[in-house]
Formats: sequence, structure tokens, C-alpha cells
Amino acid sequence: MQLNKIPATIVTGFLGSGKTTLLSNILQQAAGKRIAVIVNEFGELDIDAELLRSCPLDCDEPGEVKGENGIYELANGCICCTVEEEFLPVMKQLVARRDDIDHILIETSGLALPKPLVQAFNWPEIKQHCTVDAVITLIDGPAVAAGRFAHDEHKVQAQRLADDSLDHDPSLQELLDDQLSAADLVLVGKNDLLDDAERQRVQTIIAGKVPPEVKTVYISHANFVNAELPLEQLLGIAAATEERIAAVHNHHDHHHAHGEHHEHAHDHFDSLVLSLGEVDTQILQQQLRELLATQNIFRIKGFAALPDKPMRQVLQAVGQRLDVHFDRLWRADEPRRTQLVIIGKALNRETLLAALAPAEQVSVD
Ligand SMILES: Nc1nc2c(ncn2[C@@H]2O[C@H](COP(=O)(O)OP(=O)(O)OP(=O)(O)O)[C@@H](O)[C@H]2O)c(=O)[nH]1
Repeated sequence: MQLNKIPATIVTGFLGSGKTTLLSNILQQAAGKRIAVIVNEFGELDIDAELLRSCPLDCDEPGEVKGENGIYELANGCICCTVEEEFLPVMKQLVARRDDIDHILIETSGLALPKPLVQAFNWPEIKQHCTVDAVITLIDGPAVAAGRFAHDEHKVQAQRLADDSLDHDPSLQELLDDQLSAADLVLVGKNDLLDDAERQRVQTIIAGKVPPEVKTVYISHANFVNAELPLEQLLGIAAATEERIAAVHNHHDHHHAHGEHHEHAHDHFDSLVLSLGEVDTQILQQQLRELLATQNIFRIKGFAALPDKPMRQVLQAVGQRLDVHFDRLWRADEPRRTQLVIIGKALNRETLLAALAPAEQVSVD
């Protein structure tokens, strides 16, 4: 029976492509809809859930399944490898509360493959009550334009990449392919950072990977004002993706079939959490920029505590870009410390800690 199934939207996309920004905008716009959110991160800190909670606007509408209770964090690791242990129990909880929920929104980790997750919707207990409204694949426009996920050296100019070892990384190409192969809708984020030639390059790459009926929409800061598709329509695509998922081919499928080691993109990545006390943010940013330029770092995110500043500072880096802003006041009950998740390849904790140590404020008693 199709009637009254809770629709679930799965948002997938590489590290830093803008998934949390998109979720945050959807939650702010979907006033009145009771949305349960499932977040899964690759790093060991639940920064995405934290960022979604620290809504700067007054967005705790009565009746919404939001805030502490509406956001379900799946333990670290990759959602696609822990479907049975992590995802199904949460889905069962949500199914039990189905009268209170209008929609489920799932943010996968940047390294996750959406297919195993969609397949979980064919489990009898879930299928009876839920359907996949759509798999939305978010593309990092500038990263794809720069050839970071290049599949064809002749089509893509990758000279601008600072680090050749990240170029043509087969695990990243496969990840992009697999994330796109399940897409019902492709969103290209960071359109504000693309020029026409880059947009064209991105379009060519996507067109080579998704069937023509899958629409591609370009967005900036998850703003749909000038997009072809209104934001409201994102949560009503009614694709029932679980019905067609078995036919979707993934690079990683055969590993399962032969009972081999299940090799994923995240097998090639390191994720480290670095904790510091209060910091001098100028020194911290300078040191992080230095690390971004010299190490194989894909993603940095976290919070910094600054002496005498009542606000918490958010630090975000994707590729070589570092964004910094204050998001909310530190709460009285939380320790004022700096915590950063750093995701990349061949990372060495001591090297990173040594680089950031000068930023730490020495307390003088
Ligand atoms: N210029 C620009 N920056 C963006 C846009 N969307 C997101 N960002 C920035 O990109 C960074 C990463 O965005 P997130 O929304 O955290 O990305 P994510 O996909 O959730 O990241 P992970 O969960 O780590 O995989 C943040 O600093 C955002 O502010 C955009 O459209 N334009």
C-alpha cells in the first residue's frame, strides 16, 4: 500500500559539497512540516548535527520534529557500511513515531554510497511505512570543474590543482560515479564560484554520468530563488527510488558479490580530531592555510574558542578555501575548547598538532 508512506529524502554528495547548508535551508523553509533528520558524518565529531541545531533564526516552530529530539546522529563511520547496525534501528524508531513525522531527511557522509541506504528501504518493516522520495546528489561545482573527480583527462583541465596526487584519484572518480548513479536530482552547489566555462565543464561531466531525464539544478548557498526548481518541490519528488535501485550499477557492487573486502573511498582517507584550548584565531587560520597548502587535506571543520569572545567560531575548509564565522554563544555548560576534524590522506597527527600549537593560548596564572 503506497498511501501514507513517510517520504524520505536522501542527500548525498562529496565532503564539503554543501549538504549541511542545504539541509539547514530546507529546515528553515519547510515551516510547518514535521521533519526528522538523520545525519551521518565521517569525522568523529557530530559537527553537522551541531550546525543544524544552532539555527541562527528562531526556527523552533511548534510542532516541528526538530532540535535535540528531531536530529538523529548516526555514530561515526560510513552510513553505507553500517546500514544494519545503525540505520535500520533509527528508521524503526521513526516508523514507530510515524504519526508525528511528515518527512525524513537524511544527510549521508561525504564518502558514503547511497545505494545500500536506498536498498534498506526494501526491508519489509521499512517498506511498509516509508518510501524514498528522492536521492539528491549534491555536486561541489568548483571541485568538479577543477578536475578533482576527473574521469577523462582530455575533457578536463586539471592544471589548477595544487596537488597532483589528488588529481584523477580513481577512488574519487568512482565515488562521484556511484553517488550520481543513484540520483533522482542533481544539484550543483557553489554556483557563485563558477564562471561560464567551468559551469560548462561541470555540465559535460554530469551529462556523461546521469541519464537525460535526471534534472540538474545550479544553486548558490542553497538558495533556490533563481533556480529552475523551487525549494518547496525538493521534498515532493515522489521518485520511489527503492523500486529501481536494484538496477543501478555501482563500481563497488562486485566486492559484495565475491565476498571480498568491501573497499570504499573512505578506506583511503584519514580522519583526525584535534583538540586545543582557547586559540588566537589569526594564528590558527594562518597555520590551517599553511596545512591546506602543504598537506593532502580535503576537509576541515570545527569550532574554535577565542579568549574573551562569548561566541563560538566555526571554521570550515573545503579544498584550499577556508571560511570562518561566529555561529552562537558558548553555553555555560559546555567546555570552551577548540575542536577540529581534519579529513585527508596520509595525515600525521603529530605534524598537524605541531603546526597548530602556536595558536593555542598559554594561560598565565
Ligand atoms: N561559496 C559557496 N560556499 C558554499 C556553498 N554551499 C556551501 N558552501 C560552503 O562550503 C562549506 C561546506 O559546506 P557544508 O554544507 O558544511 O558541506 P557538507 O557537504 O555538509 O560537508 P561534509 O558534511 O563535511 O561532507 C561551508 O563553508 C559552506 O559555507 C555555496 O553555494 N557557495
